[in-house]
Amino acid sequence: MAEIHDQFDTILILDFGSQYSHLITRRCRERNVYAELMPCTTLIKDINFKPKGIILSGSPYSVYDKDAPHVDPTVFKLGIPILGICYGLQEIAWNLGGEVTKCDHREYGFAEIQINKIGGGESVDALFEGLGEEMQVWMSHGDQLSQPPPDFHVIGHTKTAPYAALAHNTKPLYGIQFHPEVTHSPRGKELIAKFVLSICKCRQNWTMEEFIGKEISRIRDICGQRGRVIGAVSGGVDSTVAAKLMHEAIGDRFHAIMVDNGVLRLNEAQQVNEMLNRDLGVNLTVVDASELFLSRLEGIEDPEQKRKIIGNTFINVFEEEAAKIEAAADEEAKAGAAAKGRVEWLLQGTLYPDVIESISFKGPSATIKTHHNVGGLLKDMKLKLIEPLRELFKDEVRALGRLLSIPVPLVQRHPFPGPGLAIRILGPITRDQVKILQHADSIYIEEIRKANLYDQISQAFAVLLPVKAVGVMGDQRTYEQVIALRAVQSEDFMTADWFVFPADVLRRISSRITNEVAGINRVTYDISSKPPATVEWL
Ligand SMILES: Nc1ncnc2c1ncn2[C@@H]1O[C@H](COP(=O)(O)OP(=O)(O)OP(=O)(O)O)[C@@H](O)[C@H]1O
Ligand SMILES: O=c1[nH]c(=O)c2[nH+]cn([C@@H]3O[C@H](COP(=O)(O)O)[C@@H](O)[C@H]3O)c2[nH]1
Ligand SMILES: NC(=O)CC[C@H](N)C(=O)O
Ligand SMILES: [Mg+2]
Repeated sequence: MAEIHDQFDTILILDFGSQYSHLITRRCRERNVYAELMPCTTLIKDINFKPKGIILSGSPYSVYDKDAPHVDPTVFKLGIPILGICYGLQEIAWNLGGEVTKCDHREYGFAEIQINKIGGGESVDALFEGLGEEMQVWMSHGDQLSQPPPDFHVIGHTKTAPYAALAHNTKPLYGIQFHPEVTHSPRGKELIAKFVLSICKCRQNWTMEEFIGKEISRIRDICGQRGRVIGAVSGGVDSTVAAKLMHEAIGDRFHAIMVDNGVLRLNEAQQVNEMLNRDLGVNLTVVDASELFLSRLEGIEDPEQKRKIIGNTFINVFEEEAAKIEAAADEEAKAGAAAKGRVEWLLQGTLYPDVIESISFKGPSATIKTHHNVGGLLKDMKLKLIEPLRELFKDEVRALGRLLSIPVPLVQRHPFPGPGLAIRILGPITRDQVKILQHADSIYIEEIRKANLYDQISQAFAVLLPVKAVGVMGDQRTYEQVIALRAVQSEDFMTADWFVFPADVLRRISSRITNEVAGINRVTYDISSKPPATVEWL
């Protein structure tokens, strides 16, 4: 089965556990070159495609540590261009006979790199061509080269790092001490482009236009002439784009299922149903399982328990639906209709960040919270997985959505977590509490849209607190619950900052919520960034 790296020129990024490894991938893709991340311990013989170039990432380790990770040394014999970044540079030196030592002072933050002229002439190395004589860059290291490996020459230096950038005399091997992948290195993007385009000579064909056609034929190959697919669809961007792609590929052999778990936003099930069936022509069934979910959630306050109950109940509902689809097809066949293919596949909207997390060289990070659709899903499931968005970042998924003619408001939707309002009601969940939150949340989002702020915010929602506060309304004492408002800006939701609202918008929202939502007499605004907080409250 053809994979993406067989179809597009690919840059392989070997991850040594840096916080920024995924950013290197993004910088390549932004230049329309496909890039894929693999753990640094991957053996070259196990890589079943030929990358056009390799980038070695940074790392929290020091190359001379006893347990430091090292690259398969055959990588240097492949004859393809290699760029080492920070630890990557140190790793090249460590492998090829240079020396790395601890510096006197850790260097963290901005630095000026001077670009060296080559061979006494006016020209600079191809890696720095057109980038000027000096460049502001961002550093984060405690080690540096004290001796470059033989047959390398210096192509850039800083006040404190005489070997801040190196190139091999005859082979396409490069190393830089700074981090071009972070936005604090303003011309870093151009440098990565130089490596990927001028040195590796990659074609710039990684576009969603190219991807669509190739992916649709790949899905058709996988599913064969008759295979059928079911998919959980939430009305969120990822599952909608995946569903539309599936529909383009195999039409009615794809069955989308949305579960009303009783903790959706106001009118969500109905809106998603209309959008998918009417606007996108996708065959969607809404299953009302709100009773089942709410009864299982009764009296539960612990966040992890809420998440687990919801995750498991999703699977139960889902398996039941798959069985129903099969039974219906069997009935039709008995009545003389042409036999239908089996439901062999389960569509998942997995994105690249989920994959990166699971292949990260550092191994799985500490569990902060269990996202409902990760883990557990497949233990004794007969369905095989199909994940068309597995290699894509969220912005790529959005671009794909636009190309598939998914309406813009849907493509730009803020993410909404599968456990829904259950993780935004901080106390026990009851139908009444759900109603209060749905109402407050819909006012909040409506006012954000009216103020034309929706697209400036990455995610906004209301949270219902289990505490009561005293207020006064029409000369009467009130003793009611509190709503907290959350709005964040974020690139990838790994980190986030709170959104600065114009005061009049907040005033309007607060006034409407306290006036219109029975049971609420107070509204607060959450001014915590992630970290130390998270986006959701539970
Ligand atoms: N109410 C639901 N009914 C059916 N499937 C759901 C529901 N909620 C979540 N899912 C499934 O869980 C997956 C993960 O949810 P997640 O919120 O991460 O993605 P999304 O809803 O597709 O997109 P977004 O992140 O933009 O909300 C979805 O892609 C979908 O397959
Ligand atoms: O589908 C989901 N299932 C979940 O269980 C879940 N938990 C958090 N989120 C979303 O993930 C992003 C980061 O949220 P946190 O900072 O709270 O982890 C935010 O966009 C959250 O809305 C979830 N999405
Ligand atoms: N950012 C990095 O790759 C750091 C590499 C190594 N740990 C150092 O301190 O120099
Ligand atoms: Mg969602």
